[in-house]
Amino acid sequence: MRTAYRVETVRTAERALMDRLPAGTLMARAAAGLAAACADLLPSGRSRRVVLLVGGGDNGGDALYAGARLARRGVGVTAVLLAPDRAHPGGLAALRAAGGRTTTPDAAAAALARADLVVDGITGIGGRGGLRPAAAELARAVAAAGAPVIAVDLPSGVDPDTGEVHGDAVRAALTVTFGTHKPGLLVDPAAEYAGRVRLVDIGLGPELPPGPDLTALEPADVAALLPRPGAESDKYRRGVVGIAAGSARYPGAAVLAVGGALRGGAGAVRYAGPADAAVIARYPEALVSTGLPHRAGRVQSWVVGPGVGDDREARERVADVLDADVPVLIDADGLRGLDPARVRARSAPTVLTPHAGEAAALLGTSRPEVEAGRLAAVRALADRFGAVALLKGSTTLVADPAGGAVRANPTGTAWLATAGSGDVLSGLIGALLAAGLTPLDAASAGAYLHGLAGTHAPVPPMASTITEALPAVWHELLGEPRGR
Ligand SMILES: NC(=O)C1=CN([C@@H]2O[C@H](COP(=O)(O)OP(=O)(O)OC[C@H]3O[C@@H](n4cnc5c(N)ncnc54)[C@H](OP(=O)(O)O)[C@@H]3O)[C@@H](O)[C@H]2O)[C@@H](O)CC1
Ligand SMILES: Nc1ncnc2c1ncn2[C@@H]1O[C@H](COP(=O)(O)OP(=O)(O)O)[C@@H](O)[C@H]1O
Ligand SMILES: [K+]
Repeated sequence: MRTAYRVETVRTAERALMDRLPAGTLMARAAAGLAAACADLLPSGRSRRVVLLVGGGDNGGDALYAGARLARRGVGVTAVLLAPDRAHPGGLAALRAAGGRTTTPDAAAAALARADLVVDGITGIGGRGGLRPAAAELARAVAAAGAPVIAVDLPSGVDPDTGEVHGDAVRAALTVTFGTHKPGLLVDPAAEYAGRVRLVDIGLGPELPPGPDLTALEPADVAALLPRPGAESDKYRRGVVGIAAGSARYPGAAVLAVGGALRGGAGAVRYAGPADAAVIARYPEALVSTGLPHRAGRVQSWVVGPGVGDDREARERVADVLDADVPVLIDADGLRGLDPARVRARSAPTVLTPHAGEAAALLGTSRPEVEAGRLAAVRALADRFGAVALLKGSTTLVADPAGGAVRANPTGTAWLATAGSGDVLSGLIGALLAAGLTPLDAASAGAYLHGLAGTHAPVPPMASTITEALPAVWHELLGEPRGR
């Protein structure tokens, strides 16, 4: 599991560690890791030029010490000092002693134009509230120059704790972060500015508290969560999913959700609704009925909402499912006008899977506001509805109403933004709920599988090819021969 901690926690842990170590040790470790990452990215052979963007804090100090290491190896290093009187004195002395040069922001463009690599040390965890004008101008100059950028600890201009980006920020190919991930590195829009992320161990681990603020599942975590049938399994023990999706107008949503549930490893899928003919034509495995969901037979979870429409009949189906004493996933049309009190009053857990527009409607805010502040939005949803909230989009986030770390989904591609893709996800999570995973695990493992299937499906994927890619994803994660 990848873990991320907020700035306040990182600062406390760093202080505790620094108290036990000689002065400058942590920065030396950080700079060594940073210099190694720079060396990996620099072309070999010919004369190489690196430009350091240096702010007035320790983030700039890291850049200067790393620059000194590179200069000692024969790299041409120029430091652009944003605040010359406050640049880290030790770092500056080290750079100069190693033969590095310094310059001012007004001369930055010329240096950047010839750079093979730019090191962004403007701000790290001390940066707040969007870059100030001089720093923002430098960020724009870097973008215009086009050289690859390595961000020190964080791309300057992004909010470390929330992943929000206000105004200009530096766009990096790689971020070298120290001690632990910061939430902003794993949550869009900031995650997009960070590029790839490399974690440098500076010995902080033992000082960090057990409860991170954000986590991201890794393949082994997902493999451990995925249900596997055993000798004593039968279709009922593996979990039966009920799907109340689709309508005469939108039969496709039913087909896609049922497909997601079948490829989510359900023992059986019961479909209840008016799209029975379409479902059975595509999936003869499904058990179909046309009455209200509670008449469909026993299930261990329900998925309700995709393509049900918003007429009286649709509202009846949603209300019927909300009465069920099993975990329920509510998506799409099922989320329209959803009453938090009704969800809170349910006897079994609920999972909500809105995209940003649906989340905005549920929270009484706007879509851009949700997209700009995804972490706050997903926490607010979980809190308000007393439900596990999965916010879809560029970074899918999952929050538990009990609090604890939010999970950021590390898989996926923007190609997943295709009609019906969310219906597949809802069926998939429904199957994992029916198998007995906790709602938080079912939602985050489902998002992980779905994202990976999106990257495995032939380009451009469509919703049904995401479903078809799921077996290869299971196979890859479980590492077992097919069918075993
Ligand atoms: N502690 C440790 O053990 C270790 C820490 N390490 C490193 O230290 C970093 C933290 O250093 P830090 O605390 O000095 O803050 P930092 O990120 O350099 O930012 C402060 C500077 O930015 C400026 N500034 C702020 N906001 C701004 C804005 N919006 N727009 C423009 N400028 C802005 C601010 O200006 P001021 O507000 O003072 O005028 C000040 O000059 C951390 O990320 C890691 O890289 C590693 O060496 C490992 C060990
Ligand atoms: N920019 C993006 N990057 C990665 N994944 C995305 C992006 N936009 C949407 N997705 C994913 O695509 C799926 C779309 O689901 P949804 O919005 O419910 O579509 P639909 O209702 O048409 O099925 C979700 O899994 C979502 O996380
Ligand atoms: K930085």
